Amino acid sequence: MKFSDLRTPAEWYPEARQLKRQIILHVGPTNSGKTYSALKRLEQAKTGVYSGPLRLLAHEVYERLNIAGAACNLLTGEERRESDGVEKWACTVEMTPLNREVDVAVIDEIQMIGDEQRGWAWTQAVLGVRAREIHLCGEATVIPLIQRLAETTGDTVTINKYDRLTPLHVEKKGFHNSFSNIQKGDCVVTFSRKNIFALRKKIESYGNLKAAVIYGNLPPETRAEQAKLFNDPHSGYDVLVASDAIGMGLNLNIRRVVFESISKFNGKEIVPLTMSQIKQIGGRAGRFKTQYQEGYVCTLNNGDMRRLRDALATVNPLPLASAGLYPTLDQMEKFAAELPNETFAGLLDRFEQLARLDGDYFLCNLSSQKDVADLIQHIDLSLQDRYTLVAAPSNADDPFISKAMLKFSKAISDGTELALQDMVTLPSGAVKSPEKLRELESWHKVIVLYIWLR
Ligand SMILES: Nc1ncnc2c1ncn2[C@@H]1O[C@H](COP(=O)(O)OP(=O)(O)OP(=O)(O)O)[C@@H](O)[C@H]1O
Ligand SMILES: [Mg+2]
Repeated sequence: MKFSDLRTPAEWYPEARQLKRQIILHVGPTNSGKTYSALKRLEQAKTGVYSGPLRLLAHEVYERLNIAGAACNLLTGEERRESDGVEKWACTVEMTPLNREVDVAVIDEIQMIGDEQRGWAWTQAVLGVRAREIHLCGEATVIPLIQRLAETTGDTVTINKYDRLTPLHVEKKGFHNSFSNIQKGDCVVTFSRKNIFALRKKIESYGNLKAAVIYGNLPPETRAEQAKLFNDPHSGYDVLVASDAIGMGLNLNIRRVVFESISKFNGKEIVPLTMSQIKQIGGRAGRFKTQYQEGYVCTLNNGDMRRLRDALATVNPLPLASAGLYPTLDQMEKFAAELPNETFAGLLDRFEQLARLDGDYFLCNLSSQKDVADLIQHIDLSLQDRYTLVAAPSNADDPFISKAMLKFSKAISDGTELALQDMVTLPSGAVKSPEKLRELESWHKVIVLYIWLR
């Protein structure tokens, strides 16, 4: 089946291939000025795009450019703030505009191009953005891969290497399994969401330190609020309890990162953190130009200190081998024409079996898309609508979200209005139990899904 031949993704973006593009790689450890340097170019350019991994980062750049007088729009799956005549965009990577030519593009956290779930969005942005000058910021592990991709696109590659702007020290010993010597400026990192609130309670029981919390399921606005509280030296929130959601580019005034554990549940089993994850997260301590000009890292359990030391001492983790891919709508339509009786999930399955890739690419994990495809298979929808719904930010395992997804899909099938009010019943009064909090987080995701689909 020729359609699953994914060996030439560079050719999927013919307009970008018309341009002579220059790729500038800004690589180095966390907190080394990579994004800062790339943004300087974006500020000076007349037109441009910043693509980041998190809505929060897109927001941060949107605000930063507007404050610096470089008017900028905001484009995320959930939010569009565009003004006439403004030709700069801060967006989440999935939303990178490929339909317009710009002078400068900045694609941040480029090492995410190898992410099992989302890598395809970075690949799409790198291959498809129509900019003559493209700044990629992230880990040095991407250099060989980007050089190989540039050979297929005909682009030139320049490499700028950066060093950490502030020293990062590994403490002599761990916390001996207790929070008695927790201090102002500490960030305790845990990988189990239910631990977050238990840890906060434990830390606050040691006296007068109050803790802010940041984790992935928290709405970005609440995350930004908690980050502001923690960063404000006069707020009384002296400690932060966070998940690995802090591992990417956020500017937090952390003096010391304390790893509650250095392994995490990957959806199937408990696995040790990779060297790169430990460096990304540990590297959040001691931010240039904040009140902590030196960063410290340690672990709650002394037994983990050895692995922490080894990780931070690793100079060159393994180079990234390949970039993630996801079939385009056009490819799915050709596939469907060849297999008219196949379900959408079945098409994705066949795609995975038949996809022929060369060594520089891999097919991203399509399981969550397949779950949503199965959930809505019985609803009469066009392939294009199915493709959009399956790509929407949702997760079929959450009962609130799957109920909403079915309702929204039915409305799209009937051509009626997407209605939200009769679906979301927000819990009244203070949220006291973890179940109620989870319910509130799910309703937030239903609202995000509604905004994304509108
Ligand atoms: N030359 C500079 N002048 C002033 N501030 C700077 C400079 N370089 C970096 N900074 C500031 O230092 C902090 C870290 O810089 P930046 O965010 O660019 O690092 P990074 O390498 O992208 O880090 P990360 O890997 O965490 O994303 C930021 O607050 C940034 O504004
Ligand atoms: Mg950065």
